[in-house]
Amino acid sequence: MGERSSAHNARTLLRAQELSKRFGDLVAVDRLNLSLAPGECFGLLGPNGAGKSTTLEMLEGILEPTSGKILFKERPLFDDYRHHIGIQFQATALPEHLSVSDCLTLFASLYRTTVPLTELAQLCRLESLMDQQHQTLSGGQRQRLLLALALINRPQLLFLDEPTTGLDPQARHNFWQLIRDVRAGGTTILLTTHYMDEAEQLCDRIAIMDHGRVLRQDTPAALIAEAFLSHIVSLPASVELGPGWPLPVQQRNGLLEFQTDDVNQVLALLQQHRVDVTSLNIRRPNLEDLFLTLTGHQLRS
Ligand SMILES: Nc1ncnc2c1ncn2[C@@H]1O[C@H](COP(=O)(O)OP(=O)(O)OP(=O)(O)O)[C@@H](O)[C@H]1O
Repeated sequence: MGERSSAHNARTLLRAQELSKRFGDLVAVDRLNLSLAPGECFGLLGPNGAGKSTTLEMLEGILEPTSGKILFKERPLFDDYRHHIGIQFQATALPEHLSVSDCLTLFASLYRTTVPLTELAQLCRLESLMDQQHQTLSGGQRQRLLLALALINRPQLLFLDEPTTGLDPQARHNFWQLIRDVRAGGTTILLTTHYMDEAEQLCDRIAIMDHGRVLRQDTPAALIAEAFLSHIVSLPASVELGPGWPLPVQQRNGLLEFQTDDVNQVLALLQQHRVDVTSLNIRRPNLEDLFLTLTGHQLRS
């Protein structure tokens, strides 16, 4: 995806300032600041309980913040806000015995501006399912229907809460393509996810949350470049480096890892020290590495 530094985001569609939410003694969201530029796809990443859904619900105007401000186009949220946004919930209770087409018609009746159903059906690949009862849809088909319902009022800003959780790999990839199509149409997207590959595939910028706080926010590439050297060379932890090994080594997941900007130097040193390189691996650091470094644990617990 295109890389846009936050410095370029002069125009802001949605802004959260020092946003907090307490439930009794628990601080679920702690002085969160973020801003969404028009047209970008922004991802909130974090482990279970990090505060992603609470943040999303406040930004959707569903949950009252304990303190802080939310501005849409630099104005506090107004009564009309729901007409400008679309929300895809993890689960939406739809009345029983409605066809896909009935569901779309029902939701369309709630808004003053709506996308023609044929356009929506085409965008969300629902054309062949319009007469099917919604209870009989597969997981992937159901997600496409929920997305279509969220898009029915042609929102400027779309909220997706863990949109691909529970989908099989093929359905996830299809859904990612759909989200790219929606974004290409100019819709700004804010999504939460547990999946690093989803964030890397879809998001222009991300915020990594833990314990209600944003630890970092920027483009995935900038965050990775800030935290790591360009490559990670790894060997099984069982390999002997011998005395006098000169480079810093990290051990995790059964591997010895060396961060380096100079892979050739590491390879030469390994040869010099007569290290067995049969199972050597060279890769670029990714969001999973970043997450582990920032939070001390892996995203999927
Ligand atoms: N209505 C509520 N009442 C009390 N505590 C709540 C409420 N909603 C959320 N919490 C707590 O706030 C914290 C943040 O929860 P939240 O659902 O926002 O996290 P999350 O990052 O979305 O997690 P997950 O990935 O599991 O959905 C958690 O400790 C949760 O138990």
